[in-house]
Amino acid sequence: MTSAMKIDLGHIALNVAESGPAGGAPVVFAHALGTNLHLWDDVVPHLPEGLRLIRYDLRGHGQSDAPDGPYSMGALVKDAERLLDHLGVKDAVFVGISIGGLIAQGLAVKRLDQIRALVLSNTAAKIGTRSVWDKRIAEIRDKGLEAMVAPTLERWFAPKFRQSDAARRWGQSITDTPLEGYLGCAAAIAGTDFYTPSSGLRLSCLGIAGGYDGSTPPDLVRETLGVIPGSKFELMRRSGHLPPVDAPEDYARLIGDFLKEIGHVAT
Ligand SMILES: O=C(O)CC1=CCC(=O)O1
Repeated sequence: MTSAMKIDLGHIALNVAESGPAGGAPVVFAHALGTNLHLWDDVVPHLPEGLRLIRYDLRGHGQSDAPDGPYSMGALVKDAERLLDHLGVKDAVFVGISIGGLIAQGLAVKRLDQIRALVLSNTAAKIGTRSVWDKRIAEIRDKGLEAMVAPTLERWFAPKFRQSDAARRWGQSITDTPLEGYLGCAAAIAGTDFYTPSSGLRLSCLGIAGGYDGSTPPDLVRETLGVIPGSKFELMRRSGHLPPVDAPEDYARLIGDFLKEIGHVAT
């Protein structure tokens, strides 16, 4: 059973969905830009039983508050930190995809007591360049989020999957995202380079990349995992930027195997 509620953290209220036993080993999920916590809906049923699964909408996304931007990565990391403190979570495995993976790295650097291991999915220590993001922000201010749908679906999904209902639904999630939330998070990504802090991380880490990912291609994900000693890397050859959507069972299996390997869940 899943319970969903908006949690007031004082500085912001975030929408959170929890499933699994309250006493289970915690796994926290942070989604990608222009999506929401439902990104994980088809993954959750395929994960091992007994885990406490916590999904949340990033600030400016889904049902969470969308304060005026621009946001900083520090603010997004603080949101996650306060949320885990509020929920009494320590030693979690944090699964972050894309911007969620940046938040995962920032939180592990800041609060290693909260994080036991990371799954860095379709992400990097630095995603794009400031000029690329500034250009995207200017285009959205000019033409609206609608203008982002077609180019984003090309980066997100392999050509065949782009024709699916799921791809259309996730295209809709871009325009459903509050404008200030999307732009605020885009500004946070533009200002983030975690290569130096992430190279100091010493924890179990699984990297996942998609062969058709046009946003964070496999070599970029591999490069980031390369700065974290001992990390593992898995390539999902037929997936794009959002394997929780285009291959949820395979994606859940990779995460489940990793959780077993590190002893976060019984084998
Ligand atoms: O919109 C994209 O290109 C994909 C993306 C980059 C960061 C993120 O969270 O999504």
